[in-house]
Amino acid sequence: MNRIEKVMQTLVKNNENAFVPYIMAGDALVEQIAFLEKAGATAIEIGIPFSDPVADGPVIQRAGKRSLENGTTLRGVLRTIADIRPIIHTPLIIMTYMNPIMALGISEFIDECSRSGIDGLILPDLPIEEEEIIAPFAEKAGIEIIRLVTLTSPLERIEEISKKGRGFLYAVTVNGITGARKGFNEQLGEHLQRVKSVSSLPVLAGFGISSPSHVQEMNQYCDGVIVGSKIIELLEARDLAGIEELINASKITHVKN
Ligand SMILES: O=P(O)(O)OC[C@@H](O)[C@@H](O)c1c[nH]c2ccccc12
Repeated sequence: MNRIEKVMQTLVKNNENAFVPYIMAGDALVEQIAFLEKAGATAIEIGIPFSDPVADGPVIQRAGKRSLENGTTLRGVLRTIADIRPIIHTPLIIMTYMNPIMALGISEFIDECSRSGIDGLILPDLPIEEEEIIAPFAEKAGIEIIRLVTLTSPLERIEEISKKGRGFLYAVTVNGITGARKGFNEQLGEHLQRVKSVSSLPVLAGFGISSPSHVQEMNQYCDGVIVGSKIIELLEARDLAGIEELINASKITHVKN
């Protein structure tokens, strides 16, 4: 069983909520992974910098630009992860656009991920209809593809997508790009409940989540959250207590709606 599947099954069984931080791979990757594991992250999403991050807002775009300027490469990130894998127990998920994968070669990419002990992939610009180009390789290597559903995904499509994986379903909370939001559409709770009602996988909400109250709000409807831009802002501000506060907010169990 894949690490992601194992931790998610345990969390759901204990009626606990997941907290998955996203960080941009760069010079401080090892320290950041170690800190997030100690702070209680359920899994860690690691972004590979890319020159045209179409789904990303300014915070992640800037982090990616800095990382590229510092010479970060996909292969280099996977080598770093291979080095620390023996001491890191938290599931690690690579989030990357397809271009860096195509440049390396799909089969070579999956082999490197497997050697590094990567547990999951989030591939935001690979439509489900085209995932056959990589899914068989990932499946064979025991690497989970974490699929995204949006506010406009029809319920039957959400149900079908949720049958494909064994990790979790990524429910995007806004129409648009990543980046901390002040608030969310008032129909979001209902939408997450509908996703949850048809999903055979745990459902994690992501995009825009940037405060402990957002975390607690989302956890009334789903099995956890993914937070990226706010985590990067807090890391840039060296506000580690702020990150711990967000993670601890996911530890408060709720009566689910
Ligand atoms: O940054 P936010 O608004 O907290 O959203 C999570 C997001 O950062 C992370 O999951 C991610 C970063 N880049 C992406 C591109 C597409 C989908 C998801 C992502």
